[in-house]
Amino acid sequence: MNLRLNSEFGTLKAVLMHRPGKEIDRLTPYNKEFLLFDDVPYLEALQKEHDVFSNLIKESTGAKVYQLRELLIRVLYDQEVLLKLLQESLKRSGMVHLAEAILVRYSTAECAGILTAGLKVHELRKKLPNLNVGELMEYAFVISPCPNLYFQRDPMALTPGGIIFSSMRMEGRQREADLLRTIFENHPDFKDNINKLYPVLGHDNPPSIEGGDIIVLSQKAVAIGNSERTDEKAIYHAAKAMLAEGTVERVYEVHLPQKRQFMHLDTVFTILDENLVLTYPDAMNAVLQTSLYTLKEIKDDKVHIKREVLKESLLTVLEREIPHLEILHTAAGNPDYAMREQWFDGANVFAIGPRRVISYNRNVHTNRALRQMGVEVLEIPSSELSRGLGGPRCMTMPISRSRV
Ligand SMILES: NC(=O)NCCC[C@H](N)C(=O)O
Repeated sequence: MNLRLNSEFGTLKAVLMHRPGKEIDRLTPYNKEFLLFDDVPYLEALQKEHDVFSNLIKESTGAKVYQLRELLIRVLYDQEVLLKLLQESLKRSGMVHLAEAILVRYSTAECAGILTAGLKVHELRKKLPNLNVGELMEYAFVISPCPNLYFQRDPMALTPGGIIFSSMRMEGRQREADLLRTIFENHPDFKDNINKLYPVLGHDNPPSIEGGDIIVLSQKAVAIGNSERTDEKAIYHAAKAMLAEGTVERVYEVHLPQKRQFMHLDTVFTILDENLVLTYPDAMNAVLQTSLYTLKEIKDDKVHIKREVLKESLLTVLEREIPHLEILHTAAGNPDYAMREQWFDGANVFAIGPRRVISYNRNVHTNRALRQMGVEVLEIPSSELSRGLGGPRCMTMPISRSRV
């Protein structure tokens, strides 16, 4: 499998998803903000909605839907891999020394559960009665949970030149990137097909970048949001790696307002066909600063890139990159409905093929506008899924699409 993508809309052939599990039940009214949720979802209902979503993808495209849990268990059979991941996961609580004791007392599948749903002191005590955790309270996490794991878009990204493994900004999500990197670097379906672009070798604590900020405009151009989650330095290094690789020739840095509803570039726009973009009204003009990275030269193995600040809107950039561009506004541009539907990721539909999208059923005005434009819209229930503030694109990590 060639782990590169040259479009956002080529017919889907394989996608990675995560069926939400016990990690969701770790959310409480007191930790939900830290864990980046706007509410406390009802797990069973959330799972049902997610199952509708993954089944719809299978039925409508025939694509292979990989489940993160299965991939994780497969790579954790390697005890060295498991030990390393447990050690990394225990760092935040200062309990790295417990890694081996956990490894020998829990099965591989249980370890996969712990690594996604977290582990509390009192739970571990059942297996280790003499556990000494110093100052940690009984209900504290020894390993923190990953309730945002069903937003598979963010811990990595595939580009025309290779893979970017995220370095996630918010503490509540940082472990997710370790899980994904471990899977892709060790699973037999993927490990020999990786061209890793980021993090750059030698970065211990890489600047933050998240998959939701990375949008493939074409085989030769990629846009990256400079946002609440992705910073300038990370964009510079990712752009340098992509330009050095040679497939991508232009990387655009797009400045976003630092607001929760615009947390990633894919909350602002998505690409549905070679000439059709869905966007929140005005976002295209409101983006005041865009920079363009291009390759200057490669001399004596050193890569030199150029950054130009463009005094143009995102719209102008897209018009240059996408010939005969048509723009469709969420809720057909009605400001009241667009605002409401933006909160529930109206622009964040998942393209499963050219002009074929999966969208939340609650975004009725946007779905109507899409249909009027000739787009096939498949709807999924969204009462619980939307409580984490991410849409269908956010919940999917396409790993193979037909080339366009
Ligand atoms: N690409 C996206 O916009 N992902 C949505 C992530 C939602 C998650 N609760 C977060 O705040 O990170």
